Amino acid sequence: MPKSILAVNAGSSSVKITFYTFENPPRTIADAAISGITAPPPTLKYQQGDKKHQEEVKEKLSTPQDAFKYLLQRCFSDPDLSEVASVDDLEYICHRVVHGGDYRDAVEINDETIDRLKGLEDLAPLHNFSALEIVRLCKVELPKVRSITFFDSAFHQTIPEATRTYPINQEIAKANGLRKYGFHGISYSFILRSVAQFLNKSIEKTNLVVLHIGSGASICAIKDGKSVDTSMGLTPLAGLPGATRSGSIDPSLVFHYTNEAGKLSPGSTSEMHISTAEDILNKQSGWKALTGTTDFSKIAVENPPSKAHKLAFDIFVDRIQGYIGSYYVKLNGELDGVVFAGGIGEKSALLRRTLVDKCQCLGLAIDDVANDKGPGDEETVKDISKGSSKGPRVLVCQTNEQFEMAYHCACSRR
Ligand SMILES: Nc1ncnc2c1ncn2[C@@H]1O[C@H](COP(=O)(O)OP(=O)(O)O)[C@@H](O)[C@H]1O
Ligand SMILES: CC(=O)OP(=O)(O)O
Ligand SMILES: [Mg+2]
Repeated sequence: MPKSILAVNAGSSSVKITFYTFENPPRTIADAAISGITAPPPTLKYQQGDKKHQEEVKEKLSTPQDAFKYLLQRCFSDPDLSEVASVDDLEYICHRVVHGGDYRDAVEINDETIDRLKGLEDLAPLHNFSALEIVRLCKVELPKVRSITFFDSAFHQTIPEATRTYPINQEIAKANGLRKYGFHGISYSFILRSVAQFLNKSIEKTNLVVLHIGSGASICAIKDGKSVDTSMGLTPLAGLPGATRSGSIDPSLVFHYTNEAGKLSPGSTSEMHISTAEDILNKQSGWKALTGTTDFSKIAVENPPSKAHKLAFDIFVDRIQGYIGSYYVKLNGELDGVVFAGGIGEKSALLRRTLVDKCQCLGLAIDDVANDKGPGDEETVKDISKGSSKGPRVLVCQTNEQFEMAYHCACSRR
C-alpha cells in the first residue's frame, strides 16, 4: 500500500488533522478535528469523501496530546478508511508550528532540532506549546514516522531590516530575539501560489495585499512574491484584533488595566509560563471582550444585535482599512490584487463589501452578485472584482494550511 502524509494543525483549543496521499500534488484522504478542548465537552468533526460526521466526545480530552491520540485512533479504526489503518501507513507527519524564530525553512525532527525548538517555546509559549507537545509525543510514540515542522514565521524572513526592527536597545533586542517575525506564513504561501496561478503570473512577479482573517487575523504585503511587511510582530498579538486578542494597543495600556500585569497568570502551568498581561491581551480581549462572542458571523450581520456588535465590526474595518492603505503605498500602488482569506475573509460578504467601499480611492471595486455568492466548494480562488474595474483585482482564496505542508513535503521529499 502506498504511504501517506499526515498534516497536523494544533491550536490552543483545537487540533485538526488531515491525511493525504504521498504524491504530487497530494490528494486528501480524510479530515478530522477536535475543537473545544478548553471548553468541554470537546466536539469531533470528521470528513472522508462525501461522508461528514459531527459528534460530542464522551472521553475526557484535556490536552492537545489527548486530542491528537484520540483523532489518530479514531481514523485508524475506521473500516472505511483502509488507506490509513495504522502507523505503518504513514511516511511523514507535518506539524504546523506558529513561531519558528530564525528558521527560514521547514525542519526535520531529530535530537538536535528538538533542542532548538525548546528555545522557541520560551519566545512564544502561548502559540507553540500545543504543537510542540504533539511533536514530542510523535517522537516518542511514533518513532518510525519522520516528523517535519513547518513554521508560520518562515515566509516572512524576507521582511527588510527597517521593517522588522523595533526601535529599542539593539543589544537587548538581539540577545532576546526581539523583532518582528510575522505569522500565518504557511497560509500566505498557499495563497500566493494559488493566486499567481489563477492570474497566470509567475510567483516572482506577483504583488498582493493578502488578508488572512480568522479567529487570529493578519495582513501581508507581498512584493515580487516575497513578504515585505505583515501586521503581526514578535508574537501573533500585534496588528489586527481577533476573537480574543486585542491586536496592537499602546503597550503602556496594560499597566493601567491591572497592577498584576507582570505576575504569572492563573492560566499558567508548570510547563507553560504566561504573564497576566499576555493572558489579558491574548485571551480576554478582542470580539469576546467587546461582545461576549468569539464568533464573527454573529458580528458581521446587516442588523447587529447590539451597539457593541456594531462597534466590534467597525473597529475591525477601521484597522484593516489602515493596513490596506499603508501596504498599498509600500507596494507603490503596483498591486495585482487584494485577497480575502481565512474563515472571516472567505465567508463574510458584508465585511468584504464594506472594506472595498472604504478603499474605493485605490481603485478597488466588486461585483455584488459574485461577492454575495462567494467561492464554491471546489473553487480555490474566486475573482469578485467588478467587470469594468481597472484597479487591482479583488479575490477570495480558500486557504489550506494542512495542504500547503503536505504539498511541500511531497514536492521536496519524494
Ligand atoms: N459567515 C461568516 N461571517 C463572518 N465570520 C465567519 C463566518 N463564518 C465563519 N466565520 C468566522 O471565521 C472564524 C474562524 O476562522 P478560521 O480561519 O476558520 O479559524 P482559525 O483562525 O481558528 O483557524 C470564526 O471567528 C468564525 O466565526
Ligand atoms: C498565528 C495565529 O494567530 O494563528 P491562528 O489564526 O491559527 O490562531
Ligand atoms: Mg488558523
